[in-house]
Amino acid sequence: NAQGTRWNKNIITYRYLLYTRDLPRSTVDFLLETAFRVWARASSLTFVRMHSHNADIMVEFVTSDHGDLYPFDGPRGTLAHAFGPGLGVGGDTHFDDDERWTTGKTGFNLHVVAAHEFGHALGLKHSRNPESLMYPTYKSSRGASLLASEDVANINTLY
Ligand SMILES: COc1ccc(S(=O)(=O)[C@H](CC(=O)O)C(F)F)cc1
Ligand SMILES: [Zn+2]
Repeated sequence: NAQGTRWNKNIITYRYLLYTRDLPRSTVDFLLETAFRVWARASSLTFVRMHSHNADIMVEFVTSDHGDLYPFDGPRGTLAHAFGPGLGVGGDTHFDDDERWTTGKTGFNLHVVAAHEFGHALGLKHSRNPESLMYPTYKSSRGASLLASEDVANINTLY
């Protein structure tokens, strides 16, 4: 498939295609923007938002079967998924809109989930360290802005 292990560039584009109705658009923009900034601060990567045409990371909120081989599963379970770097679907990040997306501790914290997913979209795999942002299970207590030192090391090993 189109997925490689890393982007062969430091300027990565993204575009929001479909929003959730759980939050105002401006809030979704802020939560996703700050999730990109978590990785930009820890690395040499720069993220540029596009409002048209194709971007490396196409972001959308979708439910159930949504046109790729990985249909979502209704409330809870899988919250989101992201394809690894590459052309076409590579980097694309989908959030399950059957989840309740929030800014806080109830529902699922969009900032935390997005920061994790964008890690995948950049080529990072899961970590066995519960402190890592790339730990496979969601914990509402974690603040995505605090990347574990392991996450910083991993993104800088890759880019
Ligand atoms: C902390 O961020 C996340 C944790 C767990 C998930 S998940 O439960 O949706 C996970 C998908 C993933 O690891 O990206 C599962 F395999 F579906 C998404 C984001
Ligand atoms: Zn993951």
